[in-house]
Amino acid sequence: MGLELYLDLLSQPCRALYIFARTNNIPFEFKHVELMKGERWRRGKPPGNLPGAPRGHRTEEFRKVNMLMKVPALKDGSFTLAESIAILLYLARKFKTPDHWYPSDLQKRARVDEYLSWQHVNIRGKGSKLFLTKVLLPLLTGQPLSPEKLEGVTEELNVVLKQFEEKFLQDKPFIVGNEISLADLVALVELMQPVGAGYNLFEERPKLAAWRSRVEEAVGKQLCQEAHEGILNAKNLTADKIAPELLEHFKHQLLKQSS
Ligand SMILES: N[C@@H](CCC(=O)N[C@@H](CS)C(=O)NCC(=O)O)C(=O)O
Repeated sequence: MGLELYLDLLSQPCRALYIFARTNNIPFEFKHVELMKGERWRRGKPPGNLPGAPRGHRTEEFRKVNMLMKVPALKDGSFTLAESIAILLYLARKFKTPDHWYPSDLQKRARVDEYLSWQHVNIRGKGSKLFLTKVLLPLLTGQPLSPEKLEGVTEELNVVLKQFEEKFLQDKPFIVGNEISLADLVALVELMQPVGAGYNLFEERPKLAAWRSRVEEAVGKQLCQEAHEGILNAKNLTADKIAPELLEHFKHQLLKQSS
């Protein structure tokens, strides 16, 4: 059995893996796990029970691949792996991808590690919060989002964007220097999440916009577009597209975040 990647491209870490595998010609089977389907399958009522139709992430079947029931996940023969960063590194090592992705140079590699360690609760945390608040909160409450709430989450994101520019990007073409690394790819997919919610953070940030173009060029603009098509349509999401128990899950998450 070949390499399988369990993905939903609405998810930022899944897009990082997808782009990384495709741009490096890593052969894999795309196993579509549909986040918005939630637990419907576990209750035995999949909408349109077609063979090969994508399944939700809370099924017993997916639990066998990742007991945390989160995407992305990898299966390579009988070996399974969760966590996008671990999976990216596994693929980089197994397929010996070009050195610039995860440089063998001690200090360059440390720069990649530094960004990957920082980004999780900062760029990812604040970008996801804006996305969930702007796209999902109005669906959960049936009320338009209050300008104060939106301003609050946008401000939190703006703080980390400034840190990203000043500490990590500085005046370099890429985070590590002249070549793209895993850090840039992970950063790009996360920054596209707020864009999918309608906050085009690149508009007033020329340095970030130029960096985005370089990253897209390095991996292929068309591939980037394809990977981001779903999230760039997320603004049009309606409550009936999301499993009720997932809406409930998100509600708790959002309430926790704002407390
Ligand atoms: N730290 C994990 C995060 C994985 C994660 O949170 N995945 C989200 C999608 S972006 C998910 O599967 N959420 C489903 C859930 O929490 O029920 C990684 O980097 O892979």
